Amino acid sequence: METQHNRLKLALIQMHVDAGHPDANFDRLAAKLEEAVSGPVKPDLIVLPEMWNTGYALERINELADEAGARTKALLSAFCSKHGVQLLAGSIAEGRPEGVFNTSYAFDASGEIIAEYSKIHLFRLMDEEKHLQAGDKIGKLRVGAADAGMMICYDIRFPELARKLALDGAKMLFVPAQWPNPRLHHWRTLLTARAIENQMFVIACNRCGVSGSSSFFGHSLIIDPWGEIIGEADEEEMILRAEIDLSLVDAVRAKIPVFEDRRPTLY
Ligand SMILES: O=C(O)CCC(=O)C(=O)O
Repeated sequence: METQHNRLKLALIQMHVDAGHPDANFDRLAAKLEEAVSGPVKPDLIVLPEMWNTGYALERINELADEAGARTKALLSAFCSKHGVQLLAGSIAEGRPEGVFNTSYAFDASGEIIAEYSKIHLFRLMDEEKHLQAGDKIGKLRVGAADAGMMICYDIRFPELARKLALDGAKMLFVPAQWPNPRLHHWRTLLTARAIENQMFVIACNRCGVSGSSSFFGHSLIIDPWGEIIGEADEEEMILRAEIDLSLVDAVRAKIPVFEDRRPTLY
């Protein structure tokens, strides 16, 4: 992925997801993607929410999942190369011979897939572990000259994972989510903590709307390495835009040298 001069213009697509209706979700996403690139400021990188193709229709996930991500890859690769835009494609229910995974892809501006990550912590409160397979690798990518990490939703409750990505060099953390009510306080607090403790940008795209008995509050967030919220969506469908300056990561790490002060031999 490419950026200029450490600056990156982001567009997060916070959208409703129709659980169990991939056709409707593909149509909705295609329209939102066009909207994201049609404004006065073209984004460098677009971010999508978690499981945007199927939602949490887990009882039927085997039949609904996108086999090998083929439909997703065709749509998003063509979109990225047509518009010269990078994409952190949220996540989808991805069918593989060994089962269905909750998988994120990153595309560069020519439409090539440059990274993949399948959610490693399955969320038992929503029965994910009964229907999905857990990934077994952490998610890393390059955005221009910077390293970045990928997480998905529940993963943010595991600070060890964010710390590992930061120690491996990540300056940004992408977090697609379907984080429901009533845990807005957890969402905002955990994301802010991951940003402050790791002195990195946290870019978190949640869905909104209602599916069955679950409602989703949106509140997609872009948080800087000092923990300041530089962009926050409301509860409705919207495209959250912000420009970030990655040199802030080095400035914050120099000001409070947490990584140099760690005592890993003691803990
Ligand atoms: O951890 C939470 O409270 C929400 C997690 C979640 O909804 C998910 O991982 O899909």
